[in-house]
Amino acid sequence: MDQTIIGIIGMGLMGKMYARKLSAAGWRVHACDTRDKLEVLEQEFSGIPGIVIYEDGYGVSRSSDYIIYSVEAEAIDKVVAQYGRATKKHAIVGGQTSCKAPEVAAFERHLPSDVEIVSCHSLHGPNVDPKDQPLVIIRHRASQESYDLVRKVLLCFGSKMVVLTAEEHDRITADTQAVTHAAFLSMGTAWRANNQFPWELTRYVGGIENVKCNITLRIYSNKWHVYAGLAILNPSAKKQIRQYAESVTDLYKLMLGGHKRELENRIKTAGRVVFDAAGREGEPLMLSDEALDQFSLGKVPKERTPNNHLSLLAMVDCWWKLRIVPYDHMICSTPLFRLWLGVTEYLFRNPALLDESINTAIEDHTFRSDDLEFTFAARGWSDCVSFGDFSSYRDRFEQIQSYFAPRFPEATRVGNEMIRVLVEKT
Ligand SMILES: NC(=O)C1=CN([C@@H]2O[C@H](COP(=O)(O)OP(=O)(O)OC[C@H]3O[C@@H](n4cnc5c(N)ncnc54)[C@H](OP(=O)(O)O)[C@@H]3O)[C@@H](O)[C@H]2O)C=CC1
Ligand SMILES: O=C(O)C(=O)Cc1ccc(O)cc1
Repeated sequence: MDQTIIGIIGMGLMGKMYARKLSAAGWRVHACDTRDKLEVLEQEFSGIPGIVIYEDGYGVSRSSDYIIYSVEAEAIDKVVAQYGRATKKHAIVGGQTSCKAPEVAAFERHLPSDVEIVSCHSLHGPNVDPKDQPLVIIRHRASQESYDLVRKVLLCFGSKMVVLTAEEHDRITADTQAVTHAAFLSMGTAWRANNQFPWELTRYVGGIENVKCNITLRIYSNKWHVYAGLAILNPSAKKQIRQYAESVTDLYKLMLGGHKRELENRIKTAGRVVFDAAGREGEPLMLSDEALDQFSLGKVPKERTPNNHLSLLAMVDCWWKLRIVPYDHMICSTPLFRLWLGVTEYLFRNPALLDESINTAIEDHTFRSDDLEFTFAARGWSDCVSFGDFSSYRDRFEQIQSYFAPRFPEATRVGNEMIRVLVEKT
C-alpha cells in the first residue's frame, strides 16, 4: 500500500471535495483549515477513513509528502509565508487556487529550495462531478518522479489532465473564467438596478434566456472571493474584461444612434472571424431551443420575445477584437464557459436569429433601459477589477447576492440539472 500522505491546507468547499475524493481512492489525507474550524471539521470527517484533521498548516506541512494549498487566492502569499518553511524535506507543494501567477510567486518566495512545486486547478465548482472535466497540471519545479506522483494521486478524479505553464493557464482562464463571469455579473447588476427578477418577466424566460438567468444566479450564490481573486489577480484578465466593457459600450452606442449598417457590419464581421474561421461551419450546434427551454425558473411564454442579446453580441465582438478563438480555449473550459460559448454560437450560427437580434437592437426599445444598466454594470465591474479593489468588489457582489438570495435554492437545483444535461452536449 502506498504510504504517501496528501496534505490539504484550506478545507473550504474545494478542499473538502479533494479530501473526500482522495480518501475514497485510498490515499491518506492530512488536512486543516483555520483554528476556529478545528472541532467542526473533526466532527465532519470523524467517520471517514484516512483523513486526519490537524490544528493548523504546520502539522500538515511537517507530515505530508504532497501538500495542496486550497485557500482564497488573495490569501495565498500570507498562508504560504506562514507554513511554507515547515514543509517536509523534499516534499511536493502545489495550489488549487484559480490564478497561478500569485500562487507560483508565493511558492518561489517562501518554500525551501529542496521542495518541489507541481500545481493544479480543477476547472469546475465543488458540486460538479470532476469526471471528464479539465484539470490543469503545472509542473513548475519538479523531478519526473515527483511529477508522476502528483499525476498518480490526481488520477482518481477521473478528470482530463491538461499540462500548461502558469502563464498559459492564466492567459486562457482570463477568457474562460474572468470575462465569462464579468458578463454574468453585469447581467445580475443590471437586473438588480432595474429592480427586476428576470424569471418574472416573460422576456427573460425560455431558450437562451434560461442560461443567462440560471448562470447569473449560480455565480451570485457562490463566494465573492472566488470571482474577485481570479479576476483581480490574473495579469491577463484586466485587459480582457476592459475589452468586454468597451465592446458592450460601443455596440450600445450604435444601437442608440440607430446605426444599423455599422452595427450589422461589425457584428457579422466579428461572427465570421470567431465562428467561421474556427471551422465551425457544418458542425452541429452545441445547444438547441428544446434543450434549453426545460430549465426555466419562470413559466415559458407561448411566444418568445425577441431580444437584441447585447451581452452575447459584445462577447463575440470582444473575442474578435482580442483575436481570441474561444474553441482553442476548450482545454481550459469550465462548464459555465462551455454553456456561454454554446449560447453565443446558437445566436451567431443562426442567421435568422442574428438578424432578428440586430433588428431588435435598432427598432425595439423594450430593452433600452436594461441595456443601459448592463452597459454601466460592465464598465463598473471592469473598473473594479482594474483598480484591484477587493473590498468594493465584495460590496458590489454581496449587495446583489442578497437581492437574489431567496431564489438560490431553486436556481441551484435547476442550474445543476442544466449543467448536468447541457454540458454533455457541449
Ligand atoms: N469554488 C469554486 O468553484 C472553485 C474554487 N477554486 C479555488 O480554490 C480555492 C478555494 O476555494 P473554495 O474552497 O471555494 O473557497 P472556501 O472559502 O470555501 O475555502 C477556502 C478555505 O481556506 C481557509 N483558509 C484561509 N486561510 C487559511 C489558513 N491560514 N490556514 C488554513 N486554512 C485557511 C478559509 O478559511 P476562512 O474562510 O476562515 O478564511 C476557507 O475555509 C480558491 O483559491 C478558489 O479560487 C478552484 C476551483 C473551483
Ligand atoms: O465554472 C465556473 O466558472 C465557476 O464559476 C466555478 C469555478 C470557479 C472557480 C474556478 O477556479 C473554477 C470553477
